Amino acid sequence: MSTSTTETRMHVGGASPYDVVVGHGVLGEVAGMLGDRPQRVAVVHAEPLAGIAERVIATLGDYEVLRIVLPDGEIAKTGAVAIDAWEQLGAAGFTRSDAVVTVGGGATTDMGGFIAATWLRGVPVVHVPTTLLAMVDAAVGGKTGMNTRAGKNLVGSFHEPAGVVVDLDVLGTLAEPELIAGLGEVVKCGFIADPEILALIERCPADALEPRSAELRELVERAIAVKIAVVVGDLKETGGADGHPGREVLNYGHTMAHAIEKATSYRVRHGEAVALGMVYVAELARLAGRLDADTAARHAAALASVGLPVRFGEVDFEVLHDAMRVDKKTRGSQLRFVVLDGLAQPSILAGPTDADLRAAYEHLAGAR
Ligand SMILES: NC(=O)c1ccc[n+]([C@@H]2O[C@H](COP(=O)([O-])OP(=O)(O)OC[C@H]3O[C@@H](n4cnc5c(N)ncnc54)[C@H](O)[C@@H]3O)[C@@H](O)[C@H]2O)c1
Ligand SMILES: O=C(O)C(=O)C[C@@H](O)[C@H](O)[C@H](O)COP(=O)(O)O
Ligand SMILES: [Zn+2]
Repeated sequence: MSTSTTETRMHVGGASPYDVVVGHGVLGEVAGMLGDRPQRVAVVHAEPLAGIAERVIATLGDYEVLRIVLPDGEIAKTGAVAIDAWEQLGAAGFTRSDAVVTVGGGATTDMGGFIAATWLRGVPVVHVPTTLLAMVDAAVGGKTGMNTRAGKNLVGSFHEPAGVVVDLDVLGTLAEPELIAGLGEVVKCGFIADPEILALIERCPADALEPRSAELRELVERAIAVKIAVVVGDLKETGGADGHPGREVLNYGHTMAHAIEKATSYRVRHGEAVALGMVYVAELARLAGRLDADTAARHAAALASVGLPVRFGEVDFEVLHDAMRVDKKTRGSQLRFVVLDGLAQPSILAGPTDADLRAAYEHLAGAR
């Protein structure tokens, strides 16, 4: 195990190109990503991240800084929180030449990104993700959003950041269950696009759980590379070419995951729910004759090896089925799932039978 001192700069092309910088001790990169010198910088964070936010602010020099403190975690993703933040920006006279910096996990980058996307119809935002999950997924690609009573992420917009600063040092204070949850999205990238991710984890799961390991850094960079390749090809999720699902592929496991999150009032972490959702959809694909049994079984084995949950049966299937109907991939009354036809061969399964949907849940619940 070693810690490289070199930073990695990953470029995200497209109409609004930006860089994702990955390394140790790279918080100082934020100022250079803010574009033409803004007068004010709104630093959006939750209370537990005040210390890291302070370290970011210290790198900004003499900018006028406005701190916007959000509730911690998923409860930040509401309309009421957005309105409160808009009022604070209004009171500060925040203009289009000012900028937002988010410091936090995916809930903060989603909500801070949404605030930046909507204030004056869009001001620049730089994300400083502080959880593994936000580093490999939420901070990259421009999806922002919040929840409503009907479900998860039902309101939002695509608003690409001006830059993303991934300082692996901040993972030092992250609780292990949060690190493990982030690995759910990393494993997802392994199954949909980069099997070397799975090989790395399977070789030594303990290294993946070590914040300063070279292995975790490689996993982070590989997962970000998968995300960049997908969003550059299909930023607004309008569809891919040659049968590839396009950006929807990043929703692998998410149809059931979002249903579980909603049904458990977000007690199950997003990354944990994604792990459960992938076990579910792998079995669904197997039952539909799309995926071989070994690759389906590999899901639970890889996920469990790093401590992710692979069994869930505490909610009635009907409740989850109803929640899945409001998924953004649904068309009319037809549920659509991202499935694998083989390792790293994603496609769409539209309208699976009720019997298969139910049987896959019995599998997830450990009943078959
Ligand atoms: N926009 C996207 O593309 C995208 C992608 C994936 C997930 N998401 C969203 O991200 C959210 C989940 O993000 P998450 O898993 O980061 O959870 P989170 O943002 O709720 O953070 C989890 C917890 O970690 C704490 N924390 C964060 N950084 C820390 C640090 N360095 N040290 C100590 N504690 C720290 C937070 O205070 C919080 O309590 C969900 O809302 C999900 O929908 C969005
Ligand atoms: O970036 C994407 O696109 C994703 O789907 C990444 C997912 O990991 C993430 O959870 C996303 O927020 C889910 O998107 P949604 O459109 O289903 O809300
Ligand atoms: Zn996700």
